[in-house]
Amino acid sequence: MPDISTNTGILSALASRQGGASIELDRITKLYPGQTAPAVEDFSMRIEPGELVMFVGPSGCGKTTTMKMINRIIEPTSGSIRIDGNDVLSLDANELRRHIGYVIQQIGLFPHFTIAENIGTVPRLLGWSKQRIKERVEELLETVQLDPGVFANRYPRQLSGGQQQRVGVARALAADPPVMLMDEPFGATDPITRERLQAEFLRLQAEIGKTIIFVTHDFEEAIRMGDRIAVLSERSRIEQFDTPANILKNPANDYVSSFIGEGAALKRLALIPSGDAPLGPVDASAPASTVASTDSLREALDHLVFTGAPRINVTEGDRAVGSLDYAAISSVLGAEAPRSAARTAGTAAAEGRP
Ligand SMILES: Nc1ncnc2c1ncn2[C@@H]1O[C@H](COP(=O)(O)OP(=O)(O)OP(=O)(O)O)[C@@H](O)[C@H]1O
Repeated sequence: MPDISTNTGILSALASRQGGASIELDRITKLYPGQTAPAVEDFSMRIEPGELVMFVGPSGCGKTTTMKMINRIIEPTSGSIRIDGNDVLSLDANELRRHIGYVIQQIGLFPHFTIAENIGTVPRLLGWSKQRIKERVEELLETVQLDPGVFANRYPRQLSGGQQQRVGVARALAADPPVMLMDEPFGATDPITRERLQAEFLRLQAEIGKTIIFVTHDFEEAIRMGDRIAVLSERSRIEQFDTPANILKNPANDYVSSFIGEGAALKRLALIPSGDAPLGPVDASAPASTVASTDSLREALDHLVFTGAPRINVTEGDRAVGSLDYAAISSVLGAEAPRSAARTAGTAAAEGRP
């Protein structure tokens, strides 16, 4: 029988936690009843406070099962899970879930609740006053860029898919949980809405610094969003757990390479700001179009290919601070891709383009 007074202490400590909490999964295994092989086997991982970790892997490899064991929607068969060092398996499961944000693809908004009531669900369960809930709902709607005056009293069916997804995120953040679990949260939206939601969420995460596990099928999404990516195979076996840049640069094995697919070098360029490359002097004859030092080298390369020019100037604010050519981009990557980029430049020159 769990000790309720201890639980309350741990949970209120979690509730008052600013930013994120550490998560430690230690040799967790899940064998579903009636199955001969476990869905997740001997899974161990430590996630630092404020990290956004992506789980990527094929359908059925155990991503969702692994994640749902953290908020105990699924109980592990063996192993231990600690949040900020506290063993979650000793806590009351319902209480625990109120302190872990959860966003899923099919959103799960309550259709007969208004948007405000949906977002206020957990604060109500936690016994917050009406006024505090109202203020929090308005703050969160603004955070996810929905005007409270327009949306608070609408019902879910009166919102677009992307707007509903934003409400899903707002609802998960309502009680300011230190940990968020996100299961393909943007999976059901069209590519443009999805990119917008990803960018908005990254901006938000830069402010709130939650510890997040984010499940996706989409390696591109994993690269764009993750501080670290866990590439998983059958039974949630960790094939590689590292930063996007390191995985792209040094895939651990063929399995990981197959996930990366074609164009690893281009994907790496998308992660590196132009200002990180060795800049040459500002070039007065370069095309008028420029890249900001915070724009990625992928964007700089696109400019070079598009304009056919050998160099592009890099700006900080209104001021040009240097220039980039193919060789500078190559030097950041190492040998392989830049040669083909240089070939593209050579082809452009041979065709008489500027
Ligand atoms: N309740 C259950 N009972 C028995 N087996 C289950 C149950 N839930 C999931 N499984 C099995 O466990 C394995 C892992 O499933 P899980 O949903 O964790 O995978 P996933 O990687 O999240 O897949 P997807 O990307 O398709 O959602 C699968 O083989 C699945 O069929």
